[in-house]
Amino acid sequence: MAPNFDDGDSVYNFVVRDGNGVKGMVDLGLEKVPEQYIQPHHERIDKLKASSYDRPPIDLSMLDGPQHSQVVGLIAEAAERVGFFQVVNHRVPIEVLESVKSAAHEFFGQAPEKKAVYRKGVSPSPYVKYGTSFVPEKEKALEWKDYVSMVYTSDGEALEFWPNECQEVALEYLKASSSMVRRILEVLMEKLGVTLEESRMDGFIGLKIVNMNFYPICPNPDLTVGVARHSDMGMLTVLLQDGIGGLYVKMEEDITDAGKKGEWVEIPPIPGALIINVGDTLQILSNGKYKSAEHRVRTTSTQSRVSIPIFTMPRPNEKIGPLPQVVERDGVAHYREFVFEEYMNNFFGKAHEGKKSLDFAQINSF
Ligand SMILES: O=C(O)CCC(=O)C(=O)O
Ligand SMILES: [Fe+2]
Repeated sequence: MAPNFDDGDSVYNFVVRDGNGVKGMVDLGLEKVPEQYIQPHHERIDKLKASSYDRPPIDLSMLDGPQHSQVVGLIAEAAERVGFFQVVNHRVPIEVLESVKSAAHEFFGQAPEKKAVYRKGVSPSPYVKYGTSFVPEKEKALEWKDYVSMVYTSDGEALEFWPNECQEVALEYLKASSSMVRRILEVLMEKLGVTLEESRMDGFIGLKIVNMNFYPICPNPDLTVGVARHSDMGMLTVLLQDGIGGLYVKMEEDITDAGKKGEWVEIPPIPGALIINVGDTLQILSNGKYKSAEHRVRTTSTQSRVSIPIFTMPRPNEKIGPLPQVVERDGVAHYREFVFEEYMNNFFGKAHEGKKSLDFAQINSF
């Protein structure tokens, strides 16, 4: 029996509590979005107003050739000024990218009860969580998104605990992407004038999480968001999006060939490319030189969209703060020291609100 969505509690209970997700609700044949999903005017995304980020993707194979230093320059400049860039020739096989998108469709295409077993608090697996929106219990307006989150500890545990529909390919995607993340971080550290011991680098990206995001068709894309404004909390995020589009990044400053400060610019889907974005932790370690990017996702009324981010971040017990060499050079630390777990708790304790997550660590305003 289709529930009656006339009162707020029934939407929440059906979608969030019982694990039917936004997809379960859409599959009932909605003509308009329930009230809980309607964003205040200033958070809505006007598709017609946004321009597209038209910088070509960075060719990572050129890091090994005579143009090494130009490519290093492009990566560092993008990390400093936008916090987002796309890469090609990243050594993650294109077949893996295609398979991981299909696996996401397969996972979310299952009956609600198959997915709902992985709900928070009931999941049989300590490393898998299925849910909807970001922190529904804290949000004024819910996000039009379902997700499954898989924490990587080891290959063995991934194969034991991750959902069968996607474990193998998600693991392959994670492993191939991890080498790329390390390479890009080495480049960014080099540009920062910092040499990190291998074990330190391991600590900074010791926690890896693969998410599969599913954005069902939405009857009112102008009133909703797929993901509200936020920055990611970790070091670097690798993001695979499909061909639908709808990912927007906010310009931190005026950039002639990209957009003006404060403008929302769409990151266009490029077949075979991966998106890299800077997270709060890298902004903090670099004492503000590299910028975590504020981004958000629009919904669409034509086709459901999937995206598959890999979040790389420090292990929870890792001590984080601006790197000493950088502070010495800058003469001042813009962020305080903390244990990463505290940052995570703060991040997941509030609804998305742009780059407010960084307030937790900030000591001086620029
Ligand atoms: O779906 C996307 O393109 C982005 C998703 C995202 O920002 C996130 O999961 O943190
Ligand atoms: Fe994100």
